[in-house]
Amino acid sequence: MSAPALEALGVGLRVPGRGAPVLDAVDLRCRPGRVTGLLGPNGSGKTTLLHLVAGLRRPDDGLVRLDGADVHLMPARLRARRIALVEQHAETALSLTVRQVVGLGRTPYRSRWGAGPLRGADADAVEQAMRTVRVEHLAERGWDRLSGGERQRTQLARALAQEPSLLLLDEPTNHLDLGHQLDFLERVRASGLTTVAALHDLEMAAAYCDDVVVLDDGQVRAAGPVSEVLTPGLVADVYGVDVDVEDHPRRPAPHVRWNGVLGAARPVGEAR
Ligand SMILES: Nc1ncnc2c1ncn2[C@@H]1O[C@H](COP(=O)(O)OP(=O)(O)OP(=O)(O)O)[C@@H](O)[C@H]1O
Repeated sequence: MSAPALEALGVGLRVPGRGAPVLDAVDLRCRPGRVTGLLGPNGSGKTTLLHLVAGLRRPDDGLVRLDGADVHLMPARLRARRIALVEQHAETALSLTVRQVVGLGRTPYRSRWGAGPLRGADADAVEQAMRTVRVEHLAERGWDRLSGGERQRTQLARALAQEPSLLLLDEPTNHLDLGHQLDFLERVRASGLTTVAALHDLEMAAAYCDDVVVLDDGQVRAAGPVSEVLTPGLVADVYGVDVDVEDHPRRPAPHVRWNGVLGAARPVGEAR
């Protein structure tokens, strides 16, 4: 296996008043240019791990390396160029237009005194990112007049305009309709960036991720290629859901078909 672009080694985080650690000896290895899905039930630690990897929080134990460099020792400006994070509930100043929001991705490249319109390579990167995510028709639209899905795509454009080497996505498709979910994840794959995406939809993860890491109660329960990790036994243990995992008839990916919650009084869909 090629050297990982991103690795977290033995990462732990505790918060006051919470008995168990939020993250406990978590290891993460992400191959360059590949999409790694971060899976796990609500509260399992996905967002916290993304924040640690992004350098927003420091772990109590362990370290995070991007291309061999400790993320928490990098100068903030360099880290801001190299790592883009699209948050679950991304917000920004309501008065900004889509073009201005996408332009925020260029902030780490501008001089400290560089206010005013973007020019040259900065402006080109913004226009390119808007085209890639297909929000260029919204360029002059105010952020406060966007739908949830348009906001999510605008935030992806901001992240791409940043020209990062690592893309971190926290439940990136939760506001998107099915067509835009598929389109969004296709574009992420096409970007060729090393990506870590926290996802809830196992079918989407099976279709678009090369590898997955499954968190449960702050610990890694399984990690590796999708076809090896996403088994009925693992899904039953971690999510308490009965699933069948089969070869997809038309796509080169596993197909995850859920049957119901384990131990439920009656199978989903059965007559009352
Ligand atoms: N600052 C904090 N203080 C107390 N508890 C915290 C803090 N930050 C995170 N937690 C707890 O840590 C756990 C992991 O939270 P996190 O948001 O990382 O989970 P998640 O897997 O992203 O969840 P979800 O799928 O619901 O978004 C939760 O139980 C959360 O309440």
